[in-house]
Amino acid sequence: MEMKAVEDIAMVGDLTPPIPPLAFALHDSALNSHCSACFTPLPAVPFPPLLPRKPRNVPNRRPTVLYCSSLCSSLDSPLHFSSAEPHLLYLFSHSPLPAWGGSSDLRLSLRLLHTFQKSNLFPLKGGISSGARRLMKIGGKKDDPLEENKNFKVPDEKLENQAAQCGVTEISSQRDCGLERIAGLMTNRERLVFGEFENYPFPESMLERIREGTKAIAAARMMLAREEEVCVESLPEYHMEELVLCLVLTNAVEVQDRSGHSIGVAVYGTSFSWINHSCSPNACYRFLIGSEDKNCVCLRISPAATNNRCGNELEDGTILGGGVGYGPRVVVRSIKAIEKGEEVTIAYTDLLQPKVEMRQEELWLKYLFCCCCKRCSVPHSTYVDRALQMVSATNHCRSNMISDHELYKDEEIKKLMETFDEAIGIYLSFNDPERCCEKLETLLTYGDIEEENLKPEEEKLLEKPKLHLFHHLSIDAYTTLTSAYKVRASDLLSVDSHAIEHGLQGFDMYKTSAAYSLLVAGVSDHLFMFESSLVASVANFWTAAGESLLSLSGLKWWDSSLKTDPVKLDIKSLFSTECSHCSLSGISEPSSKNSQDHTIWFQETKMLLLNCIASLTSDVWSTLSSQSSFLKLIPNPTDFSWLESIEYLKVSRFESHVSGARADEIQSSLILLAIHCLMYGELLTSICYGFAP
Ligand SMILES: C[S@@+](CC[C@H](N)C(=O)[O-])C[C@H]1O[C@@H](n2cnc3c(N)ncnc32)[C@H](O)[C@@H]1O
Repeated sequence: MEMKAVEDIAMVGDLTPPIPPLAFALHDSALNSHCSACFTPLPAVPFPPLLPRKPRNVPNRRPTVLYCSSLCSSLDSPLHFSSAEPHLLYLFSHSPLPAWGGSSDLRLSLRLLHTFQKSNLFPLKGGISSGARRLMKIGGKKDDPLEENKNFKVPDEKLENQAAQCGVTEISSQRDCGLERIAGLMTNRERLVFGEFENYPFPESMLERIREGTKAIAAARMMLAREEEVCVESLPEYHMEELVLCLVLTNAVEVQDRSGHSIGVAVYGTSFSWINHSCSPNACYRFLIGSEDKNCVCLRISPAATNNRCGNELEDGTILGGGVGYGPRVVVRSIKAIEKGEEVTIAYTDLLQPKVEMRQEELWLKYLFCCCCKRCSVPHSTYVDRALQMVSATNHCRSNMISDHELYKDEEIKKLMETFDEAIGIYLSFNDPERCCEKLETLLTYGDIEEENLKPEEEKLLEKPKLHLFHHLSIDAYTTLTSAYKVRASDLLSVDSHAIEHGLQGFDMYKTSAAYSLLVAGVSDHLFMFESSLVASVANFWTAAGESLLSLSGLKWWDSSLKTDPVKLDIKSLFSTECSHCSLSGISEPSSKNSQDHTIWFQETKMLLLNCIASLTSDVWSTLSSQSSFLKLIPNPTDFSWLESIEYLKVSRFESHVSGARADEIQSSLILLAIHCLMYGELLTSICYGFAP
C-alpha cells in the first residue's frame, strides 16, 4: 500500500487532520516525567493508576505509570491493567532483555494486542500457532485475556457496516503478497521471521529480538491470567504476540515533543501507517501532545490502489474499531509542492546519512527493505550524498569537485572512519569528554596522522586522506564536540564558579561549543540548499546554535577574558529592536494565504536572515574559534563561498587574527547573531510544524 495526494498541494500545509493513535507507550526514561495517557509533563504531584474494582494479579511493587490528572488516570488505567502492562514492567525490572534497550515497544505491543482483541480486529487467516492453542488451554479461566482469543475471529456486524459505509469490504485481515495484516496494517512477519534474501544477509539480531520480545509479552499476559510468575524460558511460541510485535516493529513511530526529544512510541491507523519511506520525502509529520488543534484540514491523501479512504478510518481521522480515543495525535504535513496523484512519502531514517553506508543499512536492519527512491537510484549519487562521503587532502576540496575517492586506498579511508567512530565512542560510551575532544580535534585537523608526525610539512599532509568538512562523520564529530565541550565547561564552572582560572577555562570551552554548534548549522544549511527534505534537522541545528550563542553571550567572563573595560550592555533593547540590516524583529505568519506569495515571502525572509547571519558570524568568529585547532582553519562556518576559491585547510593560512573589538561589541554581535539563528530556525520549523499559535 502507498498513499497519494488527492489534490494539488502547495509547498507547506497539513495533509491530514490530527490522527489519534491506535496504541502508544512512553519510553521507560519518560515514565516518571510524563503522563502515560496524554504525554504532557507530569505535575509536581502526579496521579497513580486507578486500581480496577477487582484487581487481578497486579504486581504490588513499583515500577508503574503515572498521570497528569485524575481524568487521564481514569481514561488509561483500565487499559494499563487489562493489557498486562504492570506485569511486563515488573518482569522487565527483574530481568531486562539485553536485545531490548527498554520496554516501550513491548508495552506498546501489549496495549495494541488488547485493543485489537477488544475490537475484534484480529486476523481471520493468520491463525494461532499450536503453541498459542496450548496456552489457551493452560490459561483456562473465564475472564482470561487469552480466552478471548477464541472469539477474536469474527468482526462484528456493526463494524462491518461502518466499514462498508466507507467503501471498505474487508477490515480485519488480509494476506497480500504473503504479508499478513491486522486492521490493514502490515505485520511484515514473514520477512522479519522467515525472510531469505539473496543480496543482503538476514539480520539475525532481529530474529533474536522478536523471539525474546514475544516471550516477554506472552509471559506478562500469562502472569495476568494466572496467579504465578512465569518462567520465560519454558514458554512455547506465540503466534499472536509475535504477529503484533512484528506489526509494531514495522509501523511504530517515535513520538517527539516540539523540541525534538523522543518520549515514546505509537502506532497509528492506515492513513498514517500506509505512507512509505523516501530518502527525499515530500512530507513530514508532527505530534500534537495534550493541546487542541483548531485549524484542522480534512484528509488530503488516500491509498494509491483505490479511491477509498483508508481501511478503517473516516475523513476526520476517526478510527472504526480499535484506537483508544486519547493520546498523542499525529499530523502529516507537506514540505514540498505535491501534485494530485503523486505518492506522499516521509522519512523513516536520518536523511543526513549517505546512501550506501548508512541509510540503506539502517532501513535494511530495521525494516528489511532496500530503498529505491529517486535519491537512492540516480545513476551518479546526488551532490548531498557525495558531499556526505567526501574525503579530501588539503588541496583537493572544492565543493563542486567531489571525486576524490580514487585518490586514496579504500583501506585508508576505512581506517580513518573507524578512528572517528572510536573517538566519538570515547565520549558516548566511556564518558570521557576531554580525550574525545582531543582526538576529534586532531582527526578533523590532520586526519589519521601518527602522533609523532602531528606537525609535518604541508607535503606530508597532502598525502593523507582527511574527512571533508561536509562528511557525515565530520558532522557527527561537530555535534559530539558541541556537547563534549559544553559538558567540560559546565564541569569546570561547577567546581568553583568564582575561581578566575576555572572560570576562564570553562568560558573558552563554552565558546568552542557554541562555535561547533554554529558550524553544524552552517554545514547542514549548505546541504539543505540541494536537498530540501533536510529541513527538520536543519531547523533544529539553527535553533540549537541560537540557544548556545545566547547562553554564551550572557556569561560573566567577557570582560576579564578580553581584558577590556566593562561596558554595561542593554540586552533588553537588543532583543526588542529591529535589526538595522534585515529589518526583522521576529517571524510571524504571512498575511497572504496564496501559495506563490508564501513561497516568495519564505525565500526573501531566508535570504535576509542568512545575509545577516554570515556578516554577524564574521564579526565574532575569530573570538569563538580561537581555542580550537580545527575551527581556526575555517574562515566562516555559515558561508562556504570560500571553498570555491581557496585551498581548504592549508594549515597556517587561516590562523585567526585576534579580534580588536571590545567585549561589549562582541557580546552585542553575539546576541544579534543568536537572535537571527533563532529566527531562521523558527522560519524553517514553520515548514514542518506550521506557525506557533
Ligand atoms: C509503515 S509500512 C508502510 C506501508 C506499507 N507499504 C504497506 O503496504 O502497509 C512500512 C513497510 O512498508 C514497506 N516500505 C516502506 N517504504 C518503502 C520503500 N521506499 N521501498 C520499499 N518498501 C517500503 C516496507 O516493507 C516497510 O517495512
